[in-house]
Amino acid sequence: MAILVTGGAGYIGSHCVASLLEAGADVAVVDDLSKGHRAALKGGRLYVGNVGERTFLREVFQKESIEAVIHFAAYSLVGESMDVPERYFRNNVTAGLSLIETMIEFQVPYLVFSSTAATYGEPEHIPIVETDRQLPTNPYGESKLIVEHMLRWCDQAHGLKFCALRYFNVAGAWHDGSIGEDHRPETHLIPVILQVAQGKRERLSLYGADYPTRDGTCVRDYIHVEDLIDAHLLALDYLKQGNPSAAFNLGNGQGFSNREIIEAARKVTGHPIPVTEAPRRPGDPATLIASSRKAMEVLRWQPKHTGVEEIIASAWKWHAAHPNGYGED
Ligand SMILES: NC(=O)c1ccc[n+]([C@@H]2O[C@H](COP(=O)([O-])OP(=O)(O)OC[C@H]3O[C@@H](n4cnc5c(N)ncnc54)[C@H](O)[C@@H]3O)[C@@H](O)[C@H]2O)c1
Ligand SMILES: O=c1ccn([C@@H]2O[C@H](COP(=O)(O)OP(=O)(O)O[C@H]3O[C@H](CO)[C@@H](O)[C@H](O)[C@H]3O)[C@@H](O)[C@H]2O)c(=O)[nH]1
Repeated sequence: MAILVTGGAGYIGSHCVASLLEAGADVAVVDDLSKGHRAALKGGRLYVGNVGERTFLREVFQKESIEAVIHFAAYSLVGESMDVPERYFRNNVTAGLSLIETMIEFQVPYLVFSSTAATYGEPEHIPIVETDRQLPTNPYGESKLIVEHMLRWCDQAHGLKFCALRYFNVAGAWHDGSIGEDHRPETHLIPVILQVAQGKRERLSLYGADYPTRDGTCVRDYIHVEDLIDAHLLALDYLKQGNPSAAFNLGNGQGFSNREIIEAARKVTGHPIPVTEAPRRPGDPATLIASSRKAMEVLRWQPKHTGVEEIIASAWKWHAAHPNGYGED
């Protein structure tokens, strides 16, 4: 039986494929390569196509004997989602529904879903717990929340069991530096800073210095991609053991301001990282910090790379070894 990884050629998905292969799993991947890279795949059978196309997806489910799906395929840029929300509803909600329908049709019982801290919007309190109000401040978060809701109803009607894993800010790379983050264009804070350190950008635009935080810049909770993936494997086991559907936050429980991340990156890279203060980026909440206690207690998840300098150093190892990312592909 195979595990199907959608979006497996992307940043987080490729780390999941690598971990599953290391664990001895049989892996099939669906990715339309709109954002991903063939070279990011350490193995598995790749089907190039769009999760939103039912005919294509049915063919994959007919060829493969799939026991569970880990669904990463989505668009995930907060800023872009504010400008073109329809793109997010099409690719995240409609394509998500196509996957859910296909799973129901082929009676595949387990789904691990990439959800996000962005489903909470401006938090009611810090740290955020899973039962807190979910009121997204951007269409990206809304699109993920809609999928969570669809899953809840489809569980009730069809017994489709799922874990919605609400990631906070994911960073870092595979331990040997062989795979890592290569988004085009890159918009995430840590890789953008590292591109400045590499000399690929002159300076960092710091979006907003007037937030109600300790130094005026947004505060985020960074989680290492390998720790994040550990939680996916544990979530799969949890579902296979017959447990009920559930949502879990995945973060380190510690907030770092954008300025603190820049300072940490200066230390790690030895580069001055010039910064220009720029207006706020629409849709950004001021502070997002997770309580991941539930994942620790229920899934017995324990993050191993909790230091922010360690996380940045891990990303830097990949960037320094791959100045052009995955190159042309
Ligand atoms: N990076 C983060 O900090 C973060 C935080 C919270 C949640 N997430 C979620 O994690 C998941 C993975 O994020 P990532 O950073 O690896 O993104 P990514 O863009 O690197 O990977 C997504 C992959 O999915 C593929 N894809 C997109 N739409 C598709 C479709 N309709 N059909 C087939 N393939 C499709 C892309 O080609 C890409 O390879 C996303 O669902 C994202 O919303 C990411
Ligand atoms: O060039 C840049 C890039 C980012 N930022 C700021 O850095 C912070 C972090 O931004 P980014 O790295 O883009 O992450 P988020 O917007 O926090 O979103 C990430 O983290 C969310 C969960 O917290 C996920 O839902 C998203 O998928 C994922 O992209 C924000 O304040 C940005 O405004 C800058 O100031 N300059």
